Amino acid sequence: MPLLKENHEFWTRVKELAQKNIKSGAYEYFIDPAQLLSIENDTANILVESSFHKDYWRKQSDLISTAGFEVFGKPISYALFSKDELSSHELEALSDEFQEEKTSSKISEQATPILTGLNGKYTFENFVQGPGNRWTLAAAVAVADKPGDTYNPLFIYGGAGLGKTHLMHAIGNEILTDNPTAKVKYVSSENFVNDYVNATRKNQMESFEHTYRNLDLLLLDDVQFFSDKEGTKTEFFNTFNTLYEKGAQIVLTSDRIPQELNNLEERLVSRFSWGLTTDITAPDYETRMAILLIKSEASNLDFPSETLSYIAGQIDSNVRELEGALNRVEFVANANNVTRVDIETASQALRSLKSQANQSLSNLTVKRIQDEVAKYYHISLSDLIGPKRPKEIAFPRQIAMYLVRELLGTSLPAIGNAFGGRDHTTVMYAYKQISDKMKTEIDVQKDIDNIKRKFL
Ligand SMILES: Nc1ncnc2c1ncn2[C@@H]1O[C@H](COP(=O)(O)OP(=O)(O)OP(=O)(O)O)[C@@H](O)[C@H]1O
Repeated sequence: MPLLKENHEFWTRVKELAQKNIKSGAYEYFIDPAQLLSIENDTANILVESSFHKDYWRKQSDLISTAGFEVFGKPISYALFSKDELSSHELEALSDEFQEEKTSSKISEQATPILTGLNGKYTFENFVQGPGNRWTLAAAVAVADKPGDTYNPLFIYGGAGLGKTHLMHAIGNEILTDNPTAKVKYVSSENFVNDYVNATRKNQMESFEHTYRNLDLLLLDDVQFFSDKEGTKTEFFNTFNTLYEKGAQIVLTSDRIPQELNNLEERLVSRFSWGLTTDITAPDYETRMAILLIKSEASNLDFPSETLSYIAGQIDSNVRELEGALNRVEFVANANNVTRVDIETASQALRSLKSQANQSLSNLTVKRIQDEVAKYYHISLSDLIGPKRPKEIAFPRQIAMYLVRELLGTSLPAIGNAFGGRDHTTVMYAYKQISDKMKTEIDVQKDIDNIKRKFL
C-alpha cells in the first residue's frame, strides 16, 4: 500500500502531465476539479464532477499509467466515481483513508514532496550493452552502486537517441530501489532554469534551494541547453558546489564534451571534469538486433529474426529512430492483419517512411513549409520569420524550424538565415524543444502530423 506522500506526488504528477498534454480549457473543466480519494490495491479512486466528466477521464489512461510508473514504478489502474452517483456515505468510505493521511501529512515536515521526475520504465535490466556504450554503462552501474563515491560527477555525452537519458533514469531508479528514502531528482537543464526563474518570480528561492541543495542524487539532462543567464548559472554553480561538498552524486549529460560547452563558464566546466567523462556512440549491428529483440517481445506479433535483421540494417545511428522503425512496421502489419511479420511487410512499412520523405524532398521548399505553418497557426508569414517573441508566434516558429530540419535536412545556419537571420543555436534549441515535445505532448504530435499531411 503506497504511502500518502506518494499519493500526493502521484496526483500532482497526473495534473502536471495533463497540463502539458491537454488544452487549457479542457484541463480546467475536466481535470482540475477531479479529486484523488485514495489508492487501494494499485487502483486510484478518482472523484469527478459528473458522468459526463467520467467519459472524458476514461480516455486519460495514459496520464494515470505514466504517473503511476514514474511515482510507484508499476502500473496503476483507476476507478471513476462521479458526485451525482455516489451517496455521501459511500464517498466517506472511499475517501476516509486519504483524508486521514492527508491530515497527518500536513503535520509532517515537508509540505511538497520532491518530484523525482523519474520514468520507471528505464532500467539497467532493459538497457542493451554493446561496444558503443559498454564503459558508460559500467560507470553508471558503479555510480548507482556507490553514489557519491566512485565517479562524481559522472558526465555522459553522445549523439541523439543513444541512451543517455535512459541511463540517467536507470541510475535514479536503481538508487531508489536500494534506498527508497533517497532524495533523487531528474531534471532537464531547461526545467532547472524554469524552476529557478519561477522561484525568483514567486519569491520562493528558499524552497527552491531546499529542494535542490538537499538532494542525494541530481540528474541533469542536456546541459548544452543550459541558459547563459548569469543568475541561473550562478545558482547552478552554487547548487553544484553544495551537493559536491556534501558527497551527493551528480550525473550530467550533453551532446558534446564539457570543454565544448560554450554556454557555461570555465569554472563550472572544469568541475564537470573532476569525476568521469564518458561517451556513448552509435550501436553496432548486434546491439541493434538485441534492442529490436527486446522491444519486439512486447509486441503481439511474431518477428522472425531475418525481419529484425532487415530493420537493424536500415537504421544504424539512432536507437530512438530504430524504435520508431519497429513501431512503424508493427503499425503496417496490424493494418494489414499480418501476424507473422516478414521482410516484405517490413520493407513496405519502411519504404513508405522513406517515400514520404522523398516525396517531400522533391517538391518541398523552406518557403512552402513556412507558408503552411503560418496558415495552420493563423499568423502572418512576416511574423513567423520576424523578430517578435510572444508564445503564439515563437511556438509556430519552432515548429516550422523543426519541420524544415526534419523534412529537408537543411543545415542549422541556413535555417537560421531563412528565419530572419537567427543564430544556428536558436535553431538547434527550437529543434530540440519540438523533438522533446513530440515524445510527450499529444497536441504537438497532432499539429506536426496535420501540417505534414499538407505536403503529401
Ligand atoms: N542500449 C539501449 N538499450 C535499450 N534501449 C535503448 C538503448 N539505447 C537507447 N535506447 C532507447 O532509445 C530511446 C532513446 O534513448 P534516450 O532518450 O536515452 O537517448 P538520448 O541519448 O538521451 O537522446 P537525446 O540526446 O536526443 O535526448 C529510448 O527509448 C531508450 O530506451
